[in-house]
Amino acid sequence: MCQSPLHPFLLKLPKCEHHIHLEGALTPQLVFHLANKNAIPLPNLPHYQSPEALAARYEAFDSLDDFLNIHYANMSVLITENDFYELAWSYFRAAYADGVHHAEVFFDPQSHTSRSIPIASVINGYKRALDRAGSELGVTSRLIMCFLRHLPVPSAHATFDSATEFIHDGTIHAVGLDSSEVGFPPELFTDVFRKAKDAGLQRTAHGGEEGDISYIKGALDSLKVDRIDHGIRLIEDRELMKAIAAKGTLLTICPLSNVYLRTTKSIASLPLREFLEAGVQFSLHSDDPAYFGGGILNNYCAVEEAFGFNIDEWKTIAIAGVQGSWIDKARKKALVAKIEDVVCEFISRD
Ligand SMILES: Nc1ncnc2[nH]cnc12
Ligand SMILES: [Zn+2]
Repeated sequence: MCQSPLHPFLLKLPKCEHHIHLEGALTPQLVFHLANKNAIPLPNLPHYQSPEALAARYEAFDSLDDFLNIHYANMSVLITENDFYELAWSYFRAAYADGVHHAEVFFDPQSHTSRSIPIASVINGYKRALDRAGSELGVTSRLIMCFLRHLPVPSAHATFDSATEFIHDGTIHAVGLDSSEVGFPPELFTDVFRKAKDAGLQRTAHGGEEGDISYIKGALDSLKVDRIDHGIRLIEDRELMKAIAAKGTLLTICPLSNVYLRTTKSIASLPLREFLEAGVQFSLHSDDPAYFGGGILNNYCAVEEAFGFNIDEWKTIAIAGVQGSWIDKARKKALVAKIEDVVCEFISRD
């Protein structure tokens, strides 16, 4: 729990999650449990001697790729449909406890199909958890299928084609683009994103995390994305910042992830005040909660401790998250009303 007097408010504030990789919710404990259950040997390295040693290794990430190497190695323990279900359900329970009302969650099919896991096992397992989150917790959700940018482009096309059934029945709502950024420009994926647009899917892409401003521009111009995941390097181009503010494109920022992966020196160095003042819409997220110091609430608290935002500023951030969500007008209206209720309740206490 953070020390801020706003902690109870931040906990209650209704949140929309837009940037969480379900595979990034795989905790060290679950890695060891599933490795044991599925008889998967873990790498013979010092940090795989225990869950505690693995967690300690996460404190020493020095780049996005350093993290991704371990992230992909850990995923090798996910085998059955039920493994994917358990993983996603554990995320939804934690998100609900953090005050999440709506979650748009990423998954990386290629990390599994490349190990001969059928895509249907992955998607059906995740879908069961999404359905349960809706019926038991009242948390609405969307599933976003990401392409791994470090793999050859034809693999992205094959993945898209293999998911046709789940695109047509509405299980997959959107596509995204993740993994190593620098050296894998968004323009490579123009055709597969065009196919996604033609199939009626929403689009987002990681950009401006480690990569420079060209990765944000390319995602907007070539991939026709509605959102940018991370986008913190937008601060380097004031003209583009103005254009993005005018268009209302949402940045899904992950403060603790940026510190863990050394894409920022500290939370206080993130350009959040500049974005707020320029009218750039952004929301705050966990990225990979099992790796980067916890879930969405920890990110809200870390930002509050660094910036001391007031209640009005938090209301602006929470409402930006609702407006940038891929939900209908009625759901948006209901979520904004919930935010206003919590704000009123907290203000009238003083
Ligand atoms: N922060 C991140 N950037 C790119 N790809 C990712 N996959 C999981 N986390 C990621
Ligand atoms: Zn991410």
